[in-house]
Formats: sequence, C-alpha cells, structure tokens
Amino acid sequence: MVKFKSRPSTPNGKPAKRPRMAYMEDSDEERTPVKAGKKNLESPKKRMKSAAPVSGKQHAIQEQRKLLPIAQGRDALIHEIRENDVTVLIGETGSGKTTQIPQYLLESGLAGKGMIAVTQPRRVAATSLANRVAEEKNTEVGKLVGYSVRFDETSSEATRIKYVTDGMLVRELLSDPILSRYSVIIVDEAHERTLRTDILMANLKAIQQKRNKPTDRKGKGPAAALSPLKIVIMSATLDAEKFSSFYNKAKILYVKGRQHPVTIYHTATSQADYVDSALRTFFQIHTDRPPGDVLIFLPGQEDIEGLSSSIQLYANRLPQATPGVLLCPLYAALPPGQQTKIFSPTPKGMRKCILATNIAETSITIPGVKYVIDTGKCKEKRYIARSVGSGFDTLLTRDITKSSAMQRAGRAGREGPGFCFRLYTEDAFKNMPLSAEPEIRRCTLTASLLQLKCLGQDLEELEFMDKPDEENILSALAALYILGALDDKKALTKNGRDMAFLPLEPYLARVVLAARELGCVREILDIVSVLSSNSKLFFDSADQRDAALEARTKFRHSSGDHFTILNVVRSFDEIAKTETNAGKKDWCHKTYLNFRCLTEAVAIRTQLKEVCERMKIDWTASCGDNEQPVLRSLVRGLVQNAAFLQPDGSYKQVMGPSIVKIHPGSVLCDKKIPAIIYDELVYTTNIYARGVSAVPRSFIAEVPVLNHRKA
Ligand SMILES: Nc1ncnc2c1ncn2[C@@H]1O[C@H](COP(=O)(O)OP(=O)(O)OP(=O)(O)O)[C@@H](O)[C@H]1O
Repeated sequence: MVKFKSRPSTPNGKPAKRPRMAYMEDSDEERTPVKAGKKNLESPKKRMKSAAPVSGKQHAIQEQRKLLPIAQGRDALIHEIRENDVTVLIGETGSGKTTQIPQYLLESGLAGKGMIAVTQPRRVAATSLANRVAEEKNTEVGKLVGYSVRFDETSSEATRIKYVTDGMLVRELLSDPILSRYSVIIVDEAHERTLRTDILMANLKAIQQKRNKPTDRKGKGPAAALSPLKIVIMSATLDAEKFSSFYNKAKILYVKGRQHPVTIYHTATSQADYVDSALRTFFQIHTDRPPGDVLIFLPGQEDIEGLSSSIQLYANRLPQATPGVLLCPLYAALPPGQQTKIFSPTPKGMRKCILATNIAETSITIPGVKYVIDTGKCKEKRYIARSVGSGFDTLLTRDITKSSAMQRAGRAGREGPGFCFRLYTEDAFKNMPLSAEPEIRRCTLTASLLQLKCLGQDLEELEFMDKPDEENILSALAALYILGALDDKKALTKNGRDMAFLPLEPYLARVVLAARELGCVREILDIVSVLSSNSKLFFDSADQRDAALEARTKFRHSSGDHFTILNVVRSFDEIAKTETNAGKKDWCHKTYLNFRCLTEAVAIRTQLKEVCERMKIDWTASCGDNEQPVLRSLVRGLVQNAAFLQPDGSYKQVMGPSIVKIHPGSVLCDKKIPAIIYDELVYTTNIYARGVSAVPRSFIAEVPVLNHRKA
C-alpha cells in the first residue's frame, strides 16, 4: 500500500480549495489581466448563430468551449494581441490556450489573409490538437484546420490554422526564410525550451524585425510588400519575464483559472522503487476509486514495458466482477498509428491505463483520463563534450522539474474533476527547480548547426535566449567539417546542403551520400533505417545474452554488426511477404529481435526512398555480394567513431582520447581486429563501443579530412 498524505494540494503546491472560476489575475503592475469586453468583436451568441446547423455533440462542444476560463477574456485577449507585436501568454493547464486562441484570432480577422501556425514540441500533440480544433470548427482535419509533422502534412489551400511541430517550422525556413505564409505564429509550450523552439524563437525575432519595420508599412524600403507578423508565446509554466525581455519587453498576459479542479496527493515518504509504487498506486485506484482512466508517467520505454506486464499479470488475477484493464503504452518509438490508440474510447466496463513518457506531458487532452500517477522521473538527453570531435549524447533518468510536475497534473481534470498521485513527497516537489536547463545548453548542436548554415546563419551570430556553450559549438563545427558538410572556411558545401535535405542525423546522411557515389544505396538504406529507429534492434540484457546470441547465430556476419543488421532486415523482409503481424512478432520473439524497431525501420525506409527520389538518388542501386562499398560508405559517416587495436586488446579512438572495448553484445566482441568503426559509446564499468564493424585501416586513411590533417 502506498501511503499518501491525507491533505491534498493543488498543482502548484498550494493547499486545495474550491476551484476558482474567477478567470483573470487581479490587476498588478507587472501582470496584465485580461478582461472581457471590446466593442469591435462579435458576441459569443452571434458567433454561435452564424455557425452551421449543429448536431447534439457539436452543441455540447460549443457549450463546453464557452465554459473554458479563457472564453471570458476572449475579446480582451484579441485586443491585446492586436495592439502588441509580441505577446507572452500564461494560463493554467486546461484553461483553453492552445485550442481557443488560434480560433479567436481567426474569427477576429486579425490573421488577415495569412495562416496561423501553432507550434508544438511533439507530433502527437500537433495531430491530436488539429483533430480537436477541426471538430470544434465542425469540419474535417486538413481543411480549415490542418497539421504538419515530419513525413505527414495534412493541410490544403483552405487551411488557416495549422498545428506544426517546431522542427517542421524550422525546416520551412529553408524554403521560405521569412515564413511569409503566416501572419500569426504561436509558440506553444515554450517553457520546454527545445533546441528547435530556441532556434525558431531567434529566427522569429529577426523575421519580425524585417516584416514589421515601420518604414515598410508606410510603403518605403525593399520589404514594403511584407505583411506584419504577430508572435504569441504561450505556456502554463513559464518564466514570463525572461521571454518578455528577449522580445524587447513584450506584453505579458495572465489568464487565471481552470475549468475543473485537480486534487493532488503526495506520498508521505519518498519511494525507493517508483515502478513498484506506480503498480501499487494503480491498483489502489482501480479497486477503490470510481470509473475513470489512469495516466501513468514513467521515464522510458523499458519501465513502460515492465510495468505494463506487471499490471496485466495482477489484473488477470482480480475477481471477475472487477473491471478489466486496457493497457496503452505511449512513447516516441511507437509508430504514430499506435500512439493515437490512446485516444480511442474506452470499452464499456473497462478502465484504460495509459503508460507514457513525457510525450504526454504537455498540450494533449486524453478523453476519459481522471487519474494521473506521476513517478517524478524522466529521461534527459545531455551532451558530454570530451574533446573536439569526440563528444557524445547520454540519456539519463533524472528527477523532473516543477514545470513538468504541474504539466503532468494538468493532464487530469480536463473533462471533469481530476486527481494526481505524486510518488514523491511535498517537500521533494517544493525543492524541484522550476524548469530544466534549455536543450541548447546541453544537447549536440551538429544537426541544428547544419540547418542554420543552410539558412545562411551561424550559431555564434544568431541572437538566442541562452547562448550555446563554446565547446559544444566547436564540436559541432568540427563534426560537420569532418563529414565534409563545411569547408575549411566554415562555409556550407554541396554535400552539406544535400545532407540537410535528408531527414537523418548528419552522420547517417553522410553515409547515404557516400552510398550514392559507391552504388550501394539499397543496402545502406536498410542499415540506416534501423540505426534511425528510436529503439534498439537487439535485446541484449546480460542475463539473456547467451540465449539471444545463440538464437541469432544465422544472422551473424564476420565483418560485424552493420552487416548483421542487414541480414536481419533481409530476413524480416522475406518473413513479411508471407506472415501476418502476429507471425512477424513471433519470429522476432524467437530470435530476440525488437519487432517495434523493425516495424519502425521499415516505415523510415519507405520515407527515405521517397526523399531519395526527390533528390534523384537511385535507391535501387545495389552492390550485390561486394561488401566493400557498404563498409566504405559507413566509414565516411562514422569516421569520428573509428578506433585502432592496441597491443593490450583494447581500442584507441582515432580522433579522440578514449580507450574503448567492444561491447559484449557485438558479434565482434571477442575478436581482435586492427581497425573498427562503431555507432556509439556506452558507459558502464568500461567504455564500450556498440554497433561495431571491422574495416580495413586504409578505408579510414582515405577519408579526405584525415588526408588534409596529415598534409
Ligand atoms: N481532444 C479533446 N477531447 C475533449 N476535450 C478536449 C480535447 N481537447 C481539448 N479539450 C477540452 O478543452 C480544454 C482546453 O484545452 P487546451 O488544450 O486548449 O488547454 P490549454 O490551456 O492549452 O492546456 P495545456 O496548457 O495543458 O496545453 C481541455 O481542458 C478539455 O476540456
């Protein structure tokens, strides 16, 4: 039994009280409360009248919209946004920011002939919000309301409100550097400070300066024809002052109140095992509490799969009269089709239990969710620079921030009163930092630098909210130079431009371009698709390693793990010709292969083939049984991850200081090979190279950058 403190509190840590339906913050010099009532706008009644005839469901939706806290301040919000080029808007989770503001701006005519873009850090949020707002507008998604996420654009000429991932809008800068199709850009969930959000915000500032120049509006200057751009920055948990000062003291607006209360419980003591506590809390809810779906936040896929099996095991043992449990995992590596399953209605007599990473933390409303269990953990990517050209990204489990805790609690209570069970103490919550360090300060910058170079920009020159680390910039510059994306004057090369066009990590994009020259794109796409998947192909936990290696003997290739991957993909393709999904899963299970990884890789490969066609790369080009072109191509992208054998059997990095060993899960683990390349380093008791291939030393020496260094 997990013990929770009896006195519940509200999401921001204050004692619980009756939900306040007072909508706007009291007047205060720093804060601009938004009050209702500007004469130039349609009244809510009139707006309702002008809509098409509505069904019962539509009527309910429209009634619900009117009850959202933000609805009371609609006219005042429009007024403020009309008056200010940049607005920072803070409103509690569920107050209606993301779904309503774009509609208000469209209805008010403020967007003119342009589109309204609403950015989201994640695709699941962008697509589900577009669906919801299309429904509110009584239309199909893709018409008035659309979305654009990587590899999926659902919009048309008629689209006026578009939900987009921040990455897609950054990509759009490549073809339209002033984002001329948009008249309003709403940066939602800005508190997350993803690398792409920061790049976007820096660009928006510069674009606005161009588009909103007073001289241009008077009809003078070269940019006279440009329409002005409005920027709205939104979040429930934001350091408003910091954003405001970045945009030259932008107006800050506060929308207060949420439609339904969320009661928060903290554990009485800290919990040693968060997965076990989540399991027990789930069954406490399931057996004691009224109907309502449960959303559990966990750090990663492994915990999700582990907890999911445990819940299933115990649920099967419950008395027949207890409602059944429908388990729905949600994490980034899950194919998009499976991610959207969480939105399907819960069958009668069942309780849905969604086990999610922080991809469900912001923006989304999952109908039916009444209870949230927050383990207080997440995974954070962090770049560790060791020396120029030899840094690496780590993904570590850590405690969440206050912002995350509040966002997680905010996923309950969206359709009615909700409850959040925090598996940490109230003191732990109070001691959490408000928000995480921005990604720009802690992640690899290589891919972003390449994109910026394509826009004619530089990391050092662009005005960011937080400057990236000098060493990290140097590392990214060195990596791009080594890959041949930049020349020795730091200028973008033709290869660099092509690399940016491929939706892959720069080093993998370089492998594909090398394969184009060497005539082995077919083989390389098979390998690269697996390497780009969000999950690992081989299950290699230490306790099952021998059995797994035994079962996979038939795929083993003497030159290493990349050709072994190729063998697996070819076998999977063969199996897929005759087997159903269940048959494919069974085959993967028996061979200790990750079905999800292979399914995702097949989808990625299809998309890559399409991109290759657009780039006039012949993806059917194959080198047959000749291994050399494939290894040469891999070396070209992975040259930074090359290492030579030492007399003591370890390997010394060619471009870095580390001494590494071959990972025990590799097919080359007990071999002594003069030269290797690898996909990544894993830090445990030793530094291990994972995803290893044996390559002739001469292949490494022939990479132009190494020749250049020698000269
Ligand atoms: N798909 C949906 N199904 C049912 N109701 C929904 C859906 N999406 C939104 N809503 C309703 O609209 C409300 C406002 O949602 P919205 O996303 O606009 O709030 P928000 O202020 O942006 O919240 P957050 O800060 O959490 O993103 C929700 O609390 C919910 O009541």
